Amino acid sequence: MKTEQLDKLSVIAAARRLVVKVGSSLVTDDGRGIDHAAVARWADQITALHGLGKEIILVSSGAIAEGMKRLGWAKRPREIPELQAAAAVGQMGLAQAYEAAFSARGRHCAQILLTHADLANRRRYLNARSTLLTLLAHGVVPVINENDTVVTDEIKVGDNDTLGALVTNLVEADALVILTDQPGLYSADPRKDPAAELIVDAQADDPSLVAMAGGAGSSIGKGGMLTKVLAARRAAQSGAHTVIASGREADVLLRLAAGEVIGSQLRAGAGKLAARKQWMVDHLQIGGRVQVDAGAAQRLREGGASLLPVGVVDVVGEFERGDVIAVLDAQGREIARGLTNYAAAEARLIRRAPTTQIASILGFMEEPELIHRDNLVLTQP
Ligand SMILES: Nc1ncnc2c1ncn2[C@@H]1O[C@H](COP(=O)(O)OP(=O)(O)O)[C@@H](O)[C@H]1O
Ligand SMILES: N[C@@H](CCC(=O)OP(=O)(O)O)C(=O)O
Repeated sequence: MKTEQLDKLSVIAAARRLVVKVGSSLVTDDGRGIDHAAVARWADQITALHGLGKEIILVSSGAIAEGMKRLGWAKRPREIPELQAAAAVGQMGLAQAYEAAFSARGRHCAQILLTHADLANRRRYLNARSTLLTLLAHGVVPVINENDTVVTDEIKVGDNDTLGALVTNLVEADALVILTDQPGLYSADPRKDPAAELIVDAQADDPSLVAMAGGAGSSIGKGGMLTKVLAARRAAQSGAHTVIASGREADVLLRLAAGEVIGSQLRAGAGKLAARKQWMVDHLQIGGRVQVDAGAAQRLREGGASLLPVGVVDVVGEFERGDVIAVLDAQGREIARGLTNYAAAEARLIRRAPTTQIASILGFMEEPELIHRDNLVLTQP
């Protein structure tokens, strides 16, 4: 990890498809109301990037902060319906601001409000992907936010840094740019530690980054730096680099695209998960779990093995054939995920059974494996 300035090109220079996430404090001028000048600057830059052949998806926060401003609420409410009401009011403001800014530059933008449930279901996921790719193909700028007004705990992503990473993986973007109110990731929260140093360049999966990142420094932002670091790690799994930089830096997107190193760049490694395995890893909430014995856990960790019913000691929760379920080791830690060939009720009947007995226990056999290796991804090797 380096904290000194690099002379190399920014990881954004070579990126053709970018997801740009803008935080609430930037969008709403620290809660004072939509910062139309900032929106205009981003629209200018995105229009110029289009001219360079780049595709941009915007993930914009700010609905709740703007809704609170419009409703005259000085303090962030605790009650969920109040927050959802504020989001509904504020989202109108965001849509209006982006529409006005892009149409003034001869560009179309499109509003997309997503929940985790839209991405967890394979058909809806592929549908969201096709819609986004179609919009990009038509030169439209998708503007995404979480559908805060309808989300419940079970279906929410929770913060837009994570949503930005999920969208990055969904459209296989080359890079995720997270614009925030700080110049980047520091070795500690700079609001609390004046000696904190800017991290200029690091591997996204470097475990020491998580310890540096704190929560939101203001009541306006949601996730703080931790969700940004975790988003970078998530985006890196599909091969995308992340830059965390100040959205108040002049021409930040254009300068990054020109190769200037600004803020913190968190690099993806060489490895890249296949798209379907990435989709499984990006499930934030998993209904079903199976616990396996030590032998099965070891075979899975070595890689290339399927999970057979004989290795399963316990089945937790309800799931259907084709659902994504988690595989836990004897200590209860998740080691893998995969698409199950059997529903929970069937898995309970055949757990511990050798393959040769599946048909006699159930009266049929879908497949000899509970999870075939092609449908299995290690989440903790
Ligand atoms: N290590 C860190 N480096 C930089 N900022 C940090 C760090 N840890 C915590 N923060 C806080 O994270 C805040 C940015 O997160 P947040 O308020 O959620 O912004 P946004 O609305 O842009 O998502 C900063 O204002 C800062 O106080
Ligand atoms: N979806 C919410 C934003 C949630 C969020 O993650 O906020 P932020 O930390 O400012 O990016 C809204 O529009 O208010």
